[in-house]
Amino acid sequence: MISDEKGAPPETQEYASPPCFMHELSPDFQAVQQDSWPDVTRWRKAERTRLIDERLLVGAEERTAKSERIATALDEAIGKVSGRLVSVYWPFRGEPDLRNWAVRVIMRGGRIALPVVIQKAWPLEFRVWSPGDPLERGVWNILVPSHGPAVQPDVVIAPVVGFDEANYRLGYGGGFFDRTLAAMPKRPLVIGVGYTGSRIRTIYPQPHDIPMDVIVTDE
Ligand SMILES: Nc1nc2c(c(=O)[nH]1)N(C=O)[C@@H](CNc1ccc(C(=O)N[C@@H](CCC(=O)O)C(=O)O)cc1)CN2
Ligand SMILES: Nc1ncnc2c1ncn2[C@@H]1O[C@H](COP(=O)(O)OP(=O)(O)OP(=O)(O)O)[C@@H](O)[C@H]1O
Repeated sequence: MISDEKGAPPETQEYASPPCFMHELSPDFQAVQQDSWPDVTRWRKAERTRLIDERLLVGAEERTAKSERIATALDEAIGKVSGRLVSVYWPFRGEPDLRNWAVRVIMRGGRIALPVVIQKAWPLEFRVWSPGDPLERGVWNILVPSHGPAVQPDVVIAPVVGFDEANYRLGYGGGFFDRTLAAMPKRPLVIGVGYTGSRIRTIYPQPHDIPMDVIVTDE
């Protein structure tokens, strides 16, 4: 597990900061690094394909074992779940399977939510789910709870395609988690989960990328 090194409890940190007007005072001021976005986009696309293909080579048994190790490390990262709302995900494309862990969270007095894609280029919504609640296929055929109001999780678990040394997450390229976190009124504890093999040196973070508080892996 890579822990947060920023010091302050993640749930009390804020995203919002005032816009930077330095460029108006000094015309040659460059607020962000100069990796060009088209280059980064192309690189990310290739990197996603490589990492997903590699992940799909992991056999079912090994995936189960790795998922259980991630579940144990998640308990350590989150601590008490009683009374908290934790967003997990319905796994696809070889993602760690945390569904058994989610059921254990409910048995320990927590609640589970799942993300719902409302439309492309739009923040995700979260809906509460318990075993037995009906699921339906949403956008990209992902199973999502059929009914229920949108809720605000206390803890958001985001599966990673890749992650880097600064806790930045590479996802499937929809920008969903970044948009969702940027729009949330109160910052949740944000945990990226993935396999050790998904570690990369950098994702070339861009201004819209929001780092995870913690990345939890199987090692
Ligand atoms: N299990 C799970 N559920 C999740 C996520 C996740 O990462 N894992 N999400 C986390 O965000 C959201 C779904 N995000 C997704 C983003 C892109 C694609 C996808 O297949 N995209 C196409 C390209 C589409 C395009 O570029 O227009 C593709 O890869 O072929 C799928 C899911 C919500 N639910
Ligand atoms: N807060 C935001 N507001 C507007 N656009 C955003 C925001 N966050 C991300 N985007 C856009 O979403 C697109 C995809 O971003 P990125 O490559 O970071 O996706 P990702 O984090 O890998 O995907 P996902 O979160 O869906 O798994 C980019 O074009 C980016 O500019």
